[in-house]
Amino acid sequence: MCNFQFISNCLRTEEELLAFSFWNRYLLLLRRLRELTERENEPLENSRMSSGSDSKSASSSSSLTKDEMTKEKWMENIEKVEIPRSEVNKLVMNYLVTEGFKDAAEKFHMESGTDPGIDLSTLDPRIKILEAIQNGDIPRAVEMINSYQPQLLDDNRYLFFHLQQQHLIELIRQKNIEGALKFAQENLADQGEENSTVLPEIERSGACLRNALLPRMLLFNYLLTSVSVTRPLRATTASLFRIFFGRHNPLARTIRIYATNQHCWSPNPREPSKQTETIYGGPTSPESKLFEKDFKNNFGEHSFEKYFGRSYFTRLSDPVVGYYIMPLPKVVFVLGGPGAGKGTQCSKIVETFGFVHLSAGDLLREERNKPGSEFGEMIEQHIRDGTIVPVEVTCSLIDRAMQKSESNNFLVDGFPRNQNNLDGWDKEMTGKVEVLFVLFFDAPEDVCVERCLQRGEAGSGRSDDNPESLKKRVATYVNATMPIIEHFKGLSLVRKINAAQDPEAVFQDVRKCFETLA
Ligand SMILES: Nc1ncnc2c1ncn2[C@@H]1O[C@H](COP(=O)(O)OP(=O)(O)OP(=O)(O)O)[C@@H](O)[C@H]1O
Ligand SMILES: Nc1ccn([C@H]2C[C@H](O)[C@@H](COP(=O)(O)O)O2)c(=O)n1
Repeated sequence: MCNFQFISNCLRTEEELLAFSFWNRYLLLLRRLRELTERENEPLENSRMSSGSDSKSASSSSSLTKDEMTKEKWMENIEKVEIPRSEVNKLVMNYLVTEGFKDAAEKFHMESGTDPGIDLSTLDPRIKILEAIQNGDIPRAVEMINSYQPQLLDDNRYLFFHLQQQHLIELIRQKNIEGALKFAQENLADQGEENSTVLPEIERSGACLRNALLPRMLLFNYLLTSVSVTRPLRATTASLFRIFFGRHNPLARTIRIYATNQHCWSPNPREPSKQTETIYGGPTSPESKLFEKDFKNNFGEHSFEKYFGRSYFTRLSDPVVGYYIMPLPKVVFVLGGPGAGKGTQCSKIVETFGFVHLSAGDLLREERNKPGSEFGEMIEQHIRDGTIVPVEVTCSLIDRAMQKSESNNFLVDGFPRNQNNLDGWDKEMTGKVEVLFVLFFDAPEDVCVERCLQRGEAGSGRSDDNPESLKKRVATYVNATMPIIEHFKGLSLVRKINAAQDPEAVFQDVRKCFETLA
């Protein structure tokens, strides 16, 4: 049976036939080209390939030179081309196999005896993978590839990147904005830096996201265009992509907007969200300086130049709106019984991890000691009684200290100590800071009390390091603070530390909580 007749018999669907008709044309072309190649050693071929007068000398089928070869003659030659049937069969089989026409390949094998080159039963998973990709179910395709050929995607990272990129496109297509952002952050963001060959693709993904995620991406869009004028586009795009979609990047989560000069834009100017703060300022304004400082603080001393370059500030002087995504200050609450060792460990964290220590107790004592403070007496009364100062006072002291600080990472020690503290904090600070976790120093009551008494004997000068105050402080801790710790436990924010060990052993445990942050 003629090959083509056989094939058209066993190709059933329209798609198969259509594909086959394309294939037919391709085959014909191949056939013709093959004939020409086979004649490589013949004089005509020699004459075509060389340019000298020798080329005219010995052509059996024609004495044409390169210059004399016309289209008609070329076509005439092509028409004469014959390819052995076995070769055509191989090509046909190759097509059927690579396109996943398993049934047709099997029949063709039976009829023509052509070796498919692979075990045709292995076509099934391939077809399923192909179908998953065509249906936009990339995670399923990746899962199947991994179970079918576990090494394949590890060995071919470029292929893996393309599948991920395709998944991003599918998410955008489905208008799953959150999903697309999250996926880009977790899977695509770092790849441009890791592998320069994917940079152009990253750029395209960035453009795709930019367009899809408006208006949220307006920020990204602006940065992309404004920064790219000063730095090579690819590197810039990749860097920005990493900055804004980076996995560990707080910038991507919460934003403050810094606008230049009089022009201002916010996602909803009439109703700025809690997370959005609009600040006006020129290139040398305190706001711009603060931005630079914040950036360095978060990404390292040379990060600013690395990502933006000095010339960035010339852009800031333009009467154009400039938007920068800013990180929120990060807070770790430090809680535990009186004398559990909160202050001692905070000093070590400050030394090792560069956080700023804000002790609610210290801030209150400082306020109490200020001559003429309207709260002095009230604070002293609470301290003596081991009760808790109203949150309005404590929270505003913490907030002020944070604003005065040049840091962006804070240990808030001894707060929130009761429900009133927690409610007041939520009311005032939600959206202004990001609470990372609660460090809970857990030690038996007698250990805590003994430490405080010793501290008093050693001359702490604290009016509450005495047995009477300590009883009240412990009661407050058990009755008012423990429920707050439970509340944070419910939010999976508590990192419990065994504080009954010696200070160094305690710090080894503390260290782990902060190392995972980096
Ligand atoms: N792990 C420890 N082992 C033994 N002594 C410790 C330990 N940690 C701290 N101390 C000592 O216990 C006393 C109380 O420690 P620290 O001031 O750090 O506790 P605190 O939890 O901040 O107390 P408070 O809530 O009363 O302010 C100090 O004298 C300190 O030197
Ligand atoms: N959130 C807070 C923290 C502290 N105080 C008062 C009452 C405490 O007994 C005292 C000392 O605090 P410490 O140094 O032990 O943390 O300060 C408060 O009222 N509210």
